[in-house]
This record gives sequence, structure tokens and C-alpha cells, in this order.
Amino acid sequence: MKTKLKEVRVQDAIGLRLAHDLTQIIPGSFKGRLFKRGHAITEADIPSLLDIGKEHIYIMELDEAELHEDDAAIRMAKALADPSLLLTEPHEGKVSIKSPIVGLAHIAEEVVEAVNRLGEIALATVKTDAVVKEGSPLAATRAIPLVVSKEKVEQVERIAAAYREQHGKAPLQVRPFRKARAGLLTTGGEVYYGRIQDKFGPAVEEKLRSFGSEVAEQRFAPDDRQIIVKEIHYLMSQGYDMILVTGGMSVDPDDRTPGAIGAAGADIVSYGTPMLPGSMLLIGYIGEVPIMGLPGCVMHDPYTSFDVLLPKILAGDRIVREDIVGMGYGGLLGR
Ligand SMILES: Nc1nc2c(c(=O)[nH]1)N[C@H]1C(S)=C(S)[C@@H](COP(=O)(O)OP(=O)(O)OC[C@H]3O[C@@H](n4cnc5c(N)ncnc54)[C@H](O)[C@@H]3O)O[C@H]1N2
Ligand code: MOO
Repeated sequence: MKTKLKEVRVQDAIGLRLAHDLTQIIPGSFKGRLFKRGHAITEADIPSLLDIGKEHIYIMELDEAELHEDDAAIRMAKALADPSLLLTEPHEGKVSIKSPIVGLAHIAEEVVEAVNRLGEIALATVKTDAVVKEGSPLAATRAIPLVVSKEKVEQVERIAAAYREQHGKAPLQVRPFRKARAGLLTTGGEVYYGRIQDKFGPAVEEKLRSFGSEVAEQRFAPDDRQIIVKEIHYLMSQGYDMILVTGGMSVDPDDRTPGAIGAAGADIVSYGTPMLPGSMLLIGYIGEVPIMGLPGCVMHDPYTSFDVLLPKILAGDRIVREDIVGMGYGGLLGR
């Protein structure tokens, strides 16, 4: 390091400016910045500095071949992020990259690894296909020491530029969701004949709404294959973007839904999804329109195979068999 760092006792530092943010942690109640970089120390600050364990502060003379942690974090974030993403001010040496929209993260894993292989810098991200909400972070950058060589940050910039060149997009981005209008068919004699109240409709509506889509119409059918087929055809005729059928997805004689979806003309991508909960989910297509058979757990569990497949569909993916095959590894979430 060619940057000059001089240690000064806090008692002798009145009027001097802090070279970096200073953090306080009080377990259970606070973790954050107590003093900001550039703050000029006053007499009154001394007890607080001693309370967070700072008997000395640094006075910094930055070498021109090196970068302060804040500036390194900003440059790396700018190099890696799609221009639509939001970059926070550096905070304790970290820049967060946030999504301006609800969507699906797309993270170039090879870039994340190449950057982290350089050492002395950190790039942490969510995984590809994670759903990000408006304002939620998808990545953060940070330099580990207080100063790093410019060359290191330039290497990050070169890695990011090479990816952009090859793929025509940034290594970190968010794919937006389309607003889908779904047709919902709820099967089950116990609901159809009024023995119990429907709980599936509200659960599916809530889920779609959280992704910016909607249930345009809900229909009901008893456990009768022909009626279910007729209702699927009706929903198709309404031009909905997606058809969701609930109930009757497992092994009982009254579980007619998988057979009816096939009989309605769907190309079945998979009946059965290697994820728990959500193993009895069916996905197929009638032409371009996705159709899913949703098992009972979707009504009950907050996160199932439906929560993996629905966002991918809304981001414009057509689900293929390999997507389903890949869900088993890491797919044991509940019972
Ligand atoms: N022997 C086996 N048992 C089960 C299997 C299996 O493979 N072998 N699979 C299990 C899995 S996984 C699931 S998930 C459940 C649910 O399967 P279904 O989707 O077929 O659900 P149903 O049998 O239609 O109903 C189960 C339960 O949920 C109530 N229900 C259904 N629809 C509604 C609605 N719209 N509103 C309110 N309540 C509803 C229904 O009355 C039943 O109580 O099967 C496991 N078992
Ligand atoms: O489809 Mo079942 O939910 O695995 O619980």
C-alpha cells in the first residue's frame, strides 16, 4: 500500500476529518454508521469514539494508484449493474445494488466468481431467478481493505465489459414481469357443492397480485373429468394468459385434474415436480398458454414449486423438462 495512513489518538484528533465511516454495533438493538467519512471530530465525539473501541483514527493521504473503499465499491457497482438498477450511496464501504421493479434477478454467476477470485474485494449477490421486490437488493460490492489498487478495480471493469460485449447485457440485471390475466378453475366436490368454503381462490389471487398479475375469472367444477375439460376450454376461449386448475392433483379416485388437463389438449411438460412442498404440481401448455395443476399445498404453504415456476413464466420463460429436473437439488423446503 502506497497510501499514507497516520494513526492519531482520538484526543489529539479534534478538527481532523474521518477517513472512513465508523460503525457501532449494539447486539439486539443497533448496527450501523455512527460517524460518516469526512466528519470533523469534535471534543464531544471523544467519549462515543472510545465507546465503540476507537482509541485512534486514521488520517489518510491517498496514493493516486489506489482507491478508497467507497470509491472502489461505487466503480465496481457501476461496472456490473444494468443502468436501470439503483445504486445506494456508499455506506461503511459498501454499495448496494437495488431493483427498481418487482422482477426476476439474472446474475452472471461466472462474473461473480471471476470478480471474487481477484481477492481483496467482495461481490455478493442473490441467485439467478430469485424474485426481487421493488427496492430490494440484488447485489452489493465492497473492498475488503480500506484502500485497494486501482488496477484491481480496473480488472473488475474489464471482466464486466467483456461480459457485456459477449452477451449484450450487464452481468447484474432484473427481468420484468408481464402482467398476466389468469383464468382459475377450482375443482373439488366439497367446494362445488358448498360443503366447505373455497380457500384456494384467495390464496392464488394473493400470489398473482404480489407479482403484479391478476386472476381475471374464477370458475368451479366438481370432480368430473368432462366438466373440468369443458371449463378449461371455456377459460381458453376467454383468451387468458395462463390457466390454473386447483385441487384433485394426487392419487385418489376423485383426483381428476391431471387427466382432465391432458384431455383438454395440453402438452404436458411434467406431472410431478421434484420439490416439497409442491411435488404434485403439473405444468403443460395448450398452444402458447401455460396451464398448471396446483396441488393443495399451494393453498397452505407460503413457498412451493408454484413460487418457482410462476415468476419464470411471468418473466417470459417457456418451462421445459430440464427446468423441472433442476428443481430437486435444493428443493426440499418443508415437510
Ligand atoms: N397417498 C398419498 N397421499 C397424498 C399424496 C400422495 O402422493 N399419495 N400427495 C400429497 C400431496 S403432495 C398433496 S399437495 C396433497 C393434496 O393433493 P390434492 O391437490 O389432490 O388435493 P385434494 O385431495 O383435492 O384436497 C386436499 C385437501 O385440501 C382441501 N381443498 C382442496 N381444494 C380446496 C379449496 N378450493 N378450498 C378449500 N379447501 C380445499 C380438500 O378439501 C382436502 O382437505 O395430497 C397429499 N396426499
Ligand atoms: O404437492 Mo404436495 O404439496 O408436495 O405437498
